[in-house]
Amino acid sequence: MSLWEIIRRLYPYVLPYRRLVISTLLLTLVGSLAAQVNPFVLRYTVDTVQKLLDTNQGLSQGIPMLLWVSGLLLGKEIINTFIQFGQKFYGEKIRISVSSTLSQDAIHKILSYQLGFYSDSGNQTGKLQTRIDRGVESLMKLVQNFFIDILPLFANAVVALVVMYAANVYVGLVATFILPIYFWISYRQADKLNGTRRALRGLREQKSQGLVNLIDSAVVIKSFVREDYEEQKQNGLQQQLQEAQLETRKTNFVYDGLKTFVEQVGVVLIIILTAYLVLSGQMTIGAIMFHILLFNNVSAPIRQLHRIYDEMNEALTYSEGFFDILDAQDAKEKTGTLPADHVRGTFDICNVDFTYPSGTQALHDVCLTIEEGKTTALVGLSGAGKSTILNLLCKFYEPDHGKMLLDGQPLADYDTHALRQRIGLVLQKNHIFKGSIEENIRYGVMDATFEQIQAAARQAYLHDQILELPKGYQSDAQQLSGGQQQRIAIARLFLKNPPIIFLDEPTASLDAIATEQIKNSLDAIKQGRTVVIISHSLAQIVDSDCIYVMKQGRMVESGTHDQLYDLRGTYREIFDASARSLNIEKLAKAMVDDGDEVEDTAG
Ligand SMILES: Nc1ncnc2c1ncn2[C@@H]1O[C@H](COP(=O)(O)OP(=O)(O)OP(=O)(O)O)[C@@H](O)[C@H]1O
Repeated sequence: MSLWEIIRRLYPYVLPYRRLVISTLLLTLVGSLAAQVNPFVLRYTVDTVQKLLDTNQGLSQGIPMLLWVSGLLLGKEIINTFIQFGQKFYGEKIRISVSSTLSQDAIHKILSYQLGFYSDSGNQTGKLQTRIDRGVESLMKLVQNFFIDILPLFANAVVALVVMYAANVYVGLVATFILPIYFWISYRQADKLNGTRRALRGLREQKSQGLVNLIDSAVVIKSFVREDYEEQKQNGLQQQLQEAQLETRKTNFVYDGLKTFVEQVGVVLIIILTAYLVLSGQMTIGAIMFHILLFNNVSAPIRQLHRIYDEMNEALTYSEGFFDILDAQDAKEKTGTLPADHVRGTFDICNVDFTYPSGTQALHDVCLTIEEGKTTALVGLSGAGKSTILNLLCKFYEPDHGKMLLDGQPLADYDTHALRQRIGLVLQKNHIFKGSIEENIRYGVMDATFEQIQAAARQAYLHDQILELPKGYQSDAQQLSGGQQQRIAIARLFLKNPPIIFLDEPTASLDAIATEQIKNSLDAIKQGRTVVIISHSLAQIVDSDCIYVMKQGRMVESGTHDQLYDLRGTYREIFDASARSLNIEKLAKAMVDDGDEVEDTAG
């Protein structure tokens, strides 16, 4: 990304603050004029003192001049303090305002993207965070640099150079001669640093993602005693980071040394030239101080140039990743305009193929019908593509090919948000937000009353357990057990009360008693609604109206439990394996024995 491109992208963000920008520019102009006062005053002072000495006049004649000069310098410094305060304050105000708009824009965009965007390898949690943080930070440094450093310093430099030319063309030429050399060295330095910066960026992203992963996988790492292995992995990354950082520093030191040398050559040339002009009577002695101070004003931005360049390059490197996030238009969730307020939930899926952004084709030529008001079950081994079907029905992803209809209309034509308002989704592992139990259940309906929240918790068989907690509904929801968290998700569903329900292993983390309780609650809520259930526990699905069996992304069988059982195909295979894994014969025998005992006692 070029500097021009960055300016073009930042323009709309800075535009609302144009008054502040104009005020800052005006202050900069006044400030750069004020900065030239010192050389003039010093030249005047030196020349006047020289004259007084030449004419043998004493201190009494010099004091009024010194008082006048001191007053002038003091007045100028007071004005300068106000100018600098205004310049820095307005510059900061612009920076802070633009930075919060940029961050907010990134959040807005990310929330509007499809799920595929998050699973992209470049956008995993840690990496995305680094890209946003670093991007905003470096762009803001650029804005800050521009208003607080670049603009005032360069304005000073240009005014000082004009004054130098006005004083003496040759002195002006010496300063002009030094500048391109300095710029060229800075350019070479920036060029050299560009590659290492990109490598640094990649390594930093990997490192922060590595840290996020470490925290997420702490239990697995500890249970397998893999601390050393993980530490070594991080250490390798740290080593590479260290080498890249050292390389950057080395390059900086070499080029900084060169630049200081060139600047000093400039100072020496100015002194020699001015001294020659003074000695040959073309200038007064005050001109030596005058020119050195002016050259100082010209070289001040040059001294800062490497830092400005550094930060500018950082902005160039990191802003690219940041604007890529803002520009991911392809990732934007698509929506139609068809209202979904009255959808009943008849889904017709025909010849659907689907491939995840990672390249895994999860569905091949899939056809199925989900009837409104009925319960449809999806069965199959792990990785068969069951959850993927739910992902498509919720419009989290779009199919590659094939037809997907809802109540006879293309699913794509529906207003996505309105459609999701009509769907309740309970997953195997549900996200629990940081916050209280009440807040987490309220996520189902944001303006629900506390009584409604309690009623939903009761239906999810969670209410009594919540009351036993010291803080009741205000307890930290993330501290709950896996099964309790699952019931929070189910309570959210009860609160939302949608006409279409998708259940993906809804009782996976529940104990047997809770499973039975929840099954009863779900059976009650299922009445008259369209339900799609995925479960490895056949007990959950045997009484479904229709069961679809999937194998390696294909739909292989469909029918009721009895039909599929008699078919002796994949469903029967899964059923028999389930029965064996449950040791159903022994369980049945135990139940029969228990029945005999009961009969004996009764007899
Ligand atoms: N976000 C994703 N990105 C890439 N590939 C994915 C993603 N989610 C699933 N897959 C792949 O798609 C295929 C189908 O996965 P899916 O989750 O639909 O299976 P499933 O039948 O629901 O399995 P399970 O019963 O284990 O939940 C698998 O090969 C899986 O690796």
